[in-house]
Amino acid sequence: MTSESHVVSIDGLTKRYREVVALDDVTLKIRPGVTGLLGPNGSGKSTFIKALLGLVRTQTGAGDVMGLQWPEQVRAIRDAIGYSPEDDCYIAGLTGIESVALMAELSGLPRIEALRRSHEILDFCDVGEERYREVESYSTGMRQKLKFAQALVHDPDLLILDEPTTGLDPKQRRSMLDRIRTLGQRHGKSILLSTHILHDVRAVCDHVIILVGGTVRVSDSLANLSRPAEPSVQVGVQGDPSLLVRDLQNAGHEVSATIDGRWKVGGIDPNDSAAIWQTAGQSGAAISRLEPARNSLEQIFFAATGATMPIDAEPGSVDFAATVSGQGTTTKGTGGSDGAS
Ligand SMILES: Nc1ncnc2c1ncn2[C@@H]1O[C@H](COP(=O)(O)OP(=O)(O)OP(=O)(O)O)[C@@H](O)[C@H]1O
Repeated sequence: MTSESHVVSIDGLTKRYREVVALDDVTLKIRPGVTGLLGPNGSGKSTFIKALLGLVRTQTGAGDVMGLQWPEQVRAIRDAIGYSPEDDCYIAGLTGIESVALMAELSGLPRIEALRRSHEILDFCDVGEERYREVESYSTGMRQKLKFAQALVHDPDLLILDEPTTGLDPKQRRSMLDRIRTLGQRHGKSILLSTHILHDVRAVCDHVIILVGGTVRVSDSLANLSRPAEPSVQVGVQGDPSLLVRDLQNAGHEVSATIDGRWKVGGIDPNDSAAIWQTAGQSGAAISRLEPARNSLEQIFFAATGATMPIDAEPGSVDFAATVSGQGTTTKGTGGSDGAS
């Protein structure tokens, strides 16, 4: 049985690959809903997922996943979860429909039901006649859809998606995010979404976990994380903002530029913004926009990782793999090979 307050609860998980500590005493809970798992390259995201699924041997840790004891009941946990791995995952020679139906049968569905369900899931994933083609001929986008369908076919309550939008063009990416949102919001699925793309997290996630160097830096709801520590407003200014910025600073407010060309002004309650209108009047500044300030996901991420924002970052488009140096000390291995000694 799954707890009301979490679908995963892990305490003191450590995973070493020989001398490399990939996960260092990780303790965290994953709440129902859609959770973004973020972190720079090598921060331990894939290892955490593999550890949950029992695909790598861990040194320490205990907990529960969907109400099952982890790691003792890891086989039952694997049956209960839908997992779409980062790497390609198909059996050569099978068509799309055969691949998905095989996964359904392996999950215990009778053959006819497995086929029926596979067609239904491939329809949901927008896979048309291509389902009758051998999977080796599939494009990257089609392979992503296939992995997603394979993970979903046995109707699991928890889905783990490792980089599900990698390699997709913008239209395919939007469709994939729509599917994830639909599963979370309309079908009550819990989803752990490991990704490098902050925009994807903002688009679909309720919660965020940020791993850095194998430790948990952030684990909270996006709503809580977005709330600034002190009451602040965000203003847009038409024309030259320098006089307004100077006058606000002289009045004791902390003022900083946001990445979308506006200004965050500290010490002003969004419900009582008279001070800013008064200062704007004195400075002759035209305020085109005034709203409560929110910490952007970029700010949350860069504060957690200690990295700095790339100067030309476009809001919402940051793929931080390209901007933050990895925390690990060795080259990442492939597949499920476990270097634990
Ligand atoms: N099979 C392996 N053998 C040895 N070291 C490994 C292996 N797999 C991962 N590592 C190391 O463990 C650390 C965590 O790697 P992991 O792949 O879990 O990070 P990640 O956050 O998923 O990275 P990425 O975003 O690049 O996928 C890294 O230092 C990595 O080099």
